[in-house]
Amino acid sequence: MVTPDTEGWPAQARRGSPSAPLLKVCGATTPADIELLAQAGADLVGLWLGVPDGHAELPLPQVAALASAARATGCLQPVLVTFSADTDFLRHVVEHTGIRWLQLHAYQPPPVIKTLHAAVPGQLTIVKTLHLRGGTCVERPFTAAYERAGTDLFLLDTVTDDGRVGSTGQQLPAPDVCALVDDTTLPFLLAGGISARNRADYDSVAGHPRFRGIDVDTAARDEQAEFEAASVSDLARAWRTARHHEEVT
Ligand SMILES: O=C(O)c1ccccc1N[C@@H]1O[C@H](COP(=O)(O)O)[C@@H](O)[C@H]1O
Repeated sequence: MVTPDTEGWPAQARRGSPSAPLLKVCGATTPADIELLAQAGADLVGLWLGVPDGHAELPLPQVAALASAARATGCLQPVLVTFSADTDFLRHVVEHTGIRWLQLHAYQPPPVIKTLHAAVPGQLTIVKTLHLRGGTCVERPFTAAYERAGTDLFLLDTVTDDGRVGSTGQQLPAPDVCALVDDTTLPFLLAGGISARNRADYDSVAGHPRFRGIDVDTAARDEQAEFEAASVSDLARAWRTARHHEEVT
């Protein structure tokens, strides 16, 4: 298992304050997306594989190419975002693409995490999404098992009333976030309708000692659902993420 505070952390975050939160932007599909996100101040970029019918789903060769392009920027770490629980498949993807961050965004059970760490020892940072609906975390009975399995970070995101996960654009109430993370011991990322404008709603979350950053889809895009550099750099500045001080475009 990688300790997220040090190894496996994007270089620019290690160079700055070790507690500087990270900005992850999800769903890149082209080299131009990678370039825009790197220029605009993102730290992590989500690449989708194993998200059936997802609007940013990519074939494996394209994931490998974009992961390589992200690393080549020197400031952007690729994250594989997946609903898959097939550990053989995920190990193959890791080996083929060189991606070291995995975001398990569905309801993959704890043994998936244990198996992946055993398959690629000491190299993976595994992010497990915890889904909240109406103040209740669907995975709450299993958070301790996820920790024992070697999860490196939790990611808190919304599940809608009709069961949709990912890119909901729906905010989580800060008290619900704090209550859940205080029942766990791991560092965490925050998702769910995060924008530059709603940073003020999350003082308690951003001030939490285990807060490690934000994960954004909707608010990083324009009305045509294309990434927008100004929105990404606004996010970096509003949330004072690791590269907010840079002259980002
Ligand atoms: O964006 C999606 O549709 C998606 C699909 C499958 C897995 C993850 C996905 N995105 C995640 O959605 C949240 C942020 O969404 P938003 O800012 O509320 O629109 C984030 O965790 C992304 O990784």
